[in-house]
Amino acid sequence: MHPQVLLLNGPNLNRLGQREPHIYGTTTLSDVENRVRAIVERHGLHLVSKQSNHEGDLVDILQEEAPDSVGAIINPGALAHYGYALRDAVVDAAIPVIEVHISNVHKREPFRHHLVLADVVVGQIVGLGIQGYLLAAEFLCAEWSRKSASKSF
Ligand SMILES: O=C1C[C@@](O)(C(=O)O)C[C@@H](O)[C@@H]1O
Repeated sequence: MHPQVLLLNGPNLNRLGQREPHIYGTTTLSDVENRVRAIVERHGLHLVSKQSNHEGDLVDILQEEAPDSVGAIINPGALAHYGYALRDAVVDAAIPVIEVHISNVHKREPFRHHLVLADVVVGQIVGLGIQGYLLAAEFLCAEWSRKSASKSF
């Protein structure tokens, strides 16, 4: 089995494409998954993609999948603003995590400005629409190639 990248989407992201399209666009979650999969497979990696509306499920998935993952792309949905159990799971996972938000949360309601994963992720991509997921995938794959090349010397 090829090494894997984990794509994790939190509450309400199963509704992408239908949900508030003026904010989140019309691309569905399965389109996003297919586009991210194409990127990671081009780099010889495998994609595991999961979505849940429940914080505990996201914690379970991280605990289960992190040991086999070279990195994770996480859009925590609203859990980004208060999900401390998810934050603890990200720390415990000890893999590079990129946090993605489709919308620019800093231009929206004040409760969206606070991001509890901010200091435990490698970086965040906000406000670039679904391209954020693709850029995060490119970054994780490039880092993985760089690290594997330096290990083979
Ligand atoms: O569910 C979401 C989606 C979101 O994470 C985004 O991708 O822009 C931003 C969150 O504030 C919101 O609760």
